[in-house]
Amino acid sequence: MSGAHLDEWQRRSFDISSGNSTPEQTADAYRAHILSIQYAWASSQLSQAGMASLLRTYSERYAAVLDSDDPHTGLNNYAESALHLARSQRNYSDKWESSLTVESVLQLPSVQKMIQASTGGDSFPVAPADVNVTVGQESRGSSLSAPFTGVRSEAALFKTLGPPQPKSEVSNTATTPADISAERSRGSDVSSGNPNSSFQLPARPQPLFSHPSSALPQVNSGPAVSTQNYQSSSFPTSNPSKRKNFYNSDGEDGGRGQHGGHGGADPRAGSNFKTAREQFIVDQQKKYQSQRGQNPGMAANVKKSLGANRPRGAFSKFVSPIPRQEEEESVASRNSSQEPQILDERLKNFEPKIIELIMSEIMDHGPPVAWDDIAGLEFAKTTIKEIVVWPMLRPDIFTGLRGPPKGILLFGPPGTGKTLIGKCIACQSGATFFSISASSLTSKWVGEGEKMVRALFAIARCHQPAVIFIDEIDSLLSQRTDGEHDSSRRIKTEFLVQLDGAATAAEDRILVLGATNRPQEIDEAARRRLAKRLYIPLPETAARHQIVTNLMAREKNQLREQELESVVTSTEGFSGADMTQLCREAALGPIRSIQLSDIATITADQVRPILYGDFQEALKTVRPSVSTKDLELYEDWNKTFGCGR
Ligand SMILES: Nc1ncnc2c1ncn2[C@@H]1O[C@H](COP(=O)(O)OP(=O)(O)OP(=O)(O)O)[C@@H](O)[C@H]1O
Ligand SMILES: [Mg+2]
Repeated sequence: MSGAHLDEWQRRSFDISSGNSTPEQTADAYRAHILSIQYAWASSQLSQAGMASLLRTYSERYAAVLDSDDPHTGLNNYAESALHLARSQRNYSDKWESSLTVESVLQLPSVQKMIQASTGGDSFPVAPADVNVTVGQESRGSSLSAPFTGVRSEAALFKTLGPPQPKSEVSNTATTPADISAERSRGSDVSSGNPNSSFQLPARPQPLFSHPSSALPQVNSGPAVSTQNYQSSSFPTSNPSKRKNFYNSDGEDGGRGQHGGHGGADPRAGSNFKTAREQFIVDQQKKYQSQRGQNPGMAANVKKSLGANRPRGAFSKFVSPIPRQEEEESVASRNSSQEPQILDERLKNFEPKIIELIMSEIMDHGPPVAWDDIAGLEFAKTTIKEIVVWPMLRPDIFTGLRGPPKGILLFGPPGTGKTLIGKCIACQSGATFFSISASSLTSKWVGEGEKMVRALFAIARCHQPAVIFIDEIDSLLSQRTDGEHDSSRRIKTEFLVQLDGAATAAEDRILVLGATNRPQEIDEAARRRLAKRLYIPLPETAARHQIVTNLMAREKNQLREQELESVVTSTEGFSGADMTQLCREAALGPIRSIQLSDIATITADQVRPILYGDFQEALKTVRPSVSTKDLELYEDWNKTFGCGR
C-alpha cells in the first residue's frame, strides 16, 4: 500500500480502537477500510488471497456494527433494508396488517386532547364519538374512518395490536376509550409502567415495530413527557421491560449515541426497535399462523431462530434475516409434501408420470350397462355377481373359505359379450375399475412396462375395492417362448408376480378380470392365477331373441312375434356381435328403399318402419363370424380348464 493509504488507514484504525467514536464513525471507518482494500487489490498492491482475507475480516466487522442492536456500538440500520426485503416477500395473508401506527394515532385530535389533559393532570372524559381512527394511511389513499367506539374500536385496536393477553395480573380490565381515559386519570401508577396497571392490551404492538422509520420520529416529535404519559396510559403492555423499551422511544437519533437522555438503568431502554432478525421471526410466525388457520400447534413447528438465540459479538458471522432461496425451497417442499403423504405413502417409489398414466386408465363409467343389457349368459352372470359384486358390497360375509377368487378369466368366441360384462362390472360393482390394455403397458422404454405393472397394482391397492380388467389378456400373458423379446418377458413375469400377490393377500380386495378369445395361448402360470375361468358361449336362441328385441325396441318396426322367432332360428351360430350387426343391416333397409332424389328432403317420420323383409335381406349379407371348428376348440378348452357346468 502507498504511504498515503497507510496513513489514512492508521488514522481510521486509531479512531476505531480509541473507543471514542460513535457507531456511525466506526461504520464509516470500516467502510473506508473496505474501499481501501479493494483499491489496493485493483491497483495490484495486494494479492487476491490477501484481499479476500482482509475483506472478509472488515466486512464482518462492518456488518457487526451495522446490524448490532446495541445502541452503544451498533447502528442497526440494517433492519430497514432487510425489512424492506422481507416486506416484499409477504403474501396476501399479511395484508390484514393495519397501518394504524403511532404516528396516525398520535395525530388524532382526540388523542392530542387526551395527551394534553394528561400533562395537565386533569381527568378528561373522552366521548367515544369524539375519536376517529383513520386506517389505511399507508395503503395510499384508501382511508377508512372508523368510530373508536365500544366493541368495534376495541376490535380495531386488537386487530392492529394483536390478541389481548390473558387476564392474569389485574382485577379490572379497562378497554373502552372512556375506561382508558378514566384509568389514565388515575395518574402516576399507570404512567410509571407499573405491571399492576389496569390494562391488558397486547404485549406486541406489531405494526408499530414493523415501521420504525416512519413511526419513531413522529413519536419523538412531541413533548417527551406527554408522549410517555399517553403511551403508558393508552397502550400499556403486560411486560414492563418491553413496555419501557417501547414507550421510552426517544427516536433513532436519541437512542443511538446520545443515550444519556433517559437516565434509565437499561442501556437498551431507549432503543425501541427489534433487530431485523427478531422482526423476521415475528413476521414468519404470523405468516405461518395465518396460513395454517391460526393453529398454534402448527405455528410452533415453523419457529425458526435464524441465529437469533446465538450470542452475537462484533466478530460473529453475519446471519441473514432473510431466508436463503434453498432454505425457502426446502421449507416449501417439506410443507407441500406433508399433505399428499397420506395418500402416496405406498406410491412414493413410483414416478408421477407412471402414476398419472395409470390413473388415466381408470375407467370412467361411460354409458351405463345393466345386467339385463347382457342377453343370456345366465350362468356367467350369476357366477360373476357371486364372486364380484356381492363380496365387494359385503366383504364381512365373504371371508375365509367364502372369500372370492382374486382372478377371473372370461373366455369364448369373439363378440359374445366378454367386454360387455367387464363394462357392466365397472358400473355395477361399485369398485374402482381399471381397464388396462396390453398396449398401454408395453412401452418403448425398456423397464417401463414392469414399472407400469407394479404401479398399477400399487394404485389398485390404494383404491380398494378395485377391479383390474385386462381385455385381450392373451396379448399380455401369452405363453413365454424362447424367441420373444426380453422386455415383454419381463412384463409377463412381473404381472404373474403381482397377480400372485393379489391372489394370496386375503385382506386386499383386488380382483383381476381377464378376457380373451384365445384362451389356448394364455401362459399356464397365468391360467392358474386366474382361478375362475368362465366360458362365454355363443348366445342361445333365447339370448338371440332378447338381443333382437332389445335393439328393435329402440327403432320403429313392424316385426310380428312369428317373424322375430323366424329371425332368431335362422341365426343359429351367430354371436352377440353378429346379431347386432344383423339388426343394423336390417335397420338400413327402410333407408335403402327411399329414392335417391327424396333422401335430401324426406323427414325422419316419413322413413318407413323396419320390416321382416329387411331382416331377410340382411341375412343374405351377414354371416356368423365364428366357425364350427373354432367353436369346438372353445368347447374343448372349456371342458379341460373351464369352471362351467
Ligand atoms: N350377450 C350379449 N347381449 C347383448 N349384446 C351383446 C352380447 N354379446 C355381444 N353383444 C353385442 O356385441 C358387441 C360386442 O360384444 P363384446 O365386445 O362384449 O364382445 P367380446 O366378447 O368382448 O368380443 P372379443 O372377444 O372379440 O373382444 C357388444 O357391444 C354388444 O352390442
Ligand atoms: Mg372384447
